[in-house]
Amino acid sequence: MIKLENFYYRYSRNQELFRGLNLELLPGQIYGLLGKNGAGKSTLIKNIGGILFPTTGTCHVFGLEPKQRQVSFLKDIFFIPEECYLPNLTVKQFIRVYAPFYPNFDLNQYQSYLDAFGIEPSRKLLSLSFGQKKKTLIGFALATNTRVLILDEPTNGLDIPAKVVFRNMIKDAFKPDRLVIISSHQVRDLDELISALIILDKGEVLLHAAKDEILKRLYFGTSAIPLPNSAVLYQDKAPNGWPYIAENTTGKTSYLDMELLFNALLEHKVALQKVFSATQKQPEYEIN
Ligand SMILES: Nc1ncnc2c1ncn2[C@@H]1O[C@H](COP(=O)(O)OP(=O)(O)OP(=O)(O)O)[C@@H](O)[C@H]1O
Repeated sequence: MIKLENFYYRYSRNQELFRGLNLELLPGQIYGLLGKNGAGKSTLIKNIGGILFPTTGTCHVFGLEPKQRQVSFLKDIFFIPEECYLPNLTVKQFIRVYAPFYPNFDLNQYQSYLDAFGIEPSRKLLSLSFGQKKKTLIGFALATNTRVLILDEPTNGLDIPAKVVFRNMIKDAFKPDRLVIISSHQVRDLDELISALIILDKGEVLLHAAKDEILKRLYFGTSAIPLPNSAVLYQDKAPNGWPYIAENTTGKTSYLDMELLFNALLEHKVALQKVFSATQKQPEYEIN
């Protein structure tokens, strides 16, 4: 559904961010996109969304080039950037102007999202708080029923109850022919939501794997005392003991600690990637 081949991107001549990236994203997945500040997450998703264009190499979405901005591409993708700039319209007027661009837009669905978030359709967009604007756009994005949905830091600014509503909305609206990319630093907000993970560092993909595959390969546990380094791939001190990652040799399923995995990959990239080397190039996916 999304394919980047030999993808290079640079903002200036001496700052090459992506250097020959190859990445294929499949329908039926909710991808969590993680990376430190400046890793290239926004740049990558802006290229997918047709806001930035590859320096060289290609980026295709549904077999189309986002940079061509064809109607068949635009009607089937919705991108919510981290910073949203909204027009001086009421929610109702916004729907009237923008919904016609999306043939599968469902007004009843949007009304139910607005109700769930407690937003009145008569409200002026510019009078809404940052979090309320986000809620209004997230609801609109889901109601467009586009095949590709890209959300950059969607839970930033959402209050605690809204984060729960958000997770449920994404899960309920998701269909096997769709693909969602959520770029976020709020890893706890992605728990129970994502089905695959992409971890970026300096324009390089450190990990691209389905959640099931990660848990098949790795075991996440917590020990009361530090374990010998030979027994674990990574461990760290936490208030409740020593969370660790080990190779999953027993086949038991553990709870994926994305924060721990992220830190482990940044510190012990080679050891972790070795465990995945058989699946890194061709991730195995299970469609729920
Ligand atoms: N418009 C721009 N002009 C020049 N350099 C840029 C521009 N936008 C981003 N960069 C640089 O490109 C690199 C990647 O930025 P990007 O915004 O893609 O990272 P990110 O992973 O989304 O970061 P964050 O988590 O902080 O949002 C950074 O070094 C950043 O300084």
